[in-house]
Amino acid sequence: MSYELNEVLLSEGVIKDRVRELGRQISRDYAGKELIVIGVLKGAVIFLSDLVRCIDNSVKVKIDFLAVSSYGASTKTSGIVRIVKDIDSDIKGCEVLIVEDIMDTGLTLSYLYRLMMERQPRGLRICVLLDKPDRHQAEVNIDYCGFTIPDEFVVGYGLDYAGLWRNLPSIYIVRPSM
Ligand SMILES: O=P(O)(O)OC[C@H]1O[C@H](OP(=O)(O)OP(=O)(O)O)[C@H](O)[C@@H]1O
Ligand code: HPA
Repeated sequence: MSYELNEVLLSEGVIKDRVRELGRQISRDYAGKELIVIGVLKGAVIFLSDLVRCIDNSVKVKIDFLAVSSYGASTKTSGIVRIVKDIDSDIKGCEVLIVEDIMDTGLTLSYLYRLMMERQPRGLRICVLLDKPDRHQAEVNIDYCGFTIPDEFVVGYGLDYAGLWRNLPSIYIVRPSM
């Protein structure tokens, strides 16, 4: 089955405003502290790079990345979350913020939350750009959420279908082509 781009769900401007608000909120919450921001590759890379530039220098920010994969070239999760690359930092005793592009079934974030908690950070929070509550299969507490979205497969602003469309500055719905 092939998929095609449909309507814009979130425009570039709407995303920019919301990311700025999230950055302000995170700056207030972590003022005076050091914070390790962990981006989940590849989907979160664009969101993370905009978000960290909206966190002011009252917070001492460090950035690390891990990579997971569960969707491959499909719009359905395989249900198996695979760590492709782990973080380089030792997070024991540190304030940590996981930054993700989307919580869909929640399988990725619930797995990552448990994995990171085993490493005994001082605090662990989660920031997602998009949340699709209708699709949750696993629950995990989201501390910072950009937008709640309907049950549609979306691409753009880092999100892909089969590796494509991550570069689009807005977020679009994709559907099977007729
Ligand atoms: O809540 P879930 O159903 O687990 O889905 C969310 C995850 O799926 C996507 O990752 P993907 O495996 O496609 O890798 P990618 O980030 O490299 O696109 C997305 O970036 C999230 O990490
Ligand atoms: O809607 C989505 N778009 C892109 N990647 C995803 N991974 C989970 N859900 C999605």
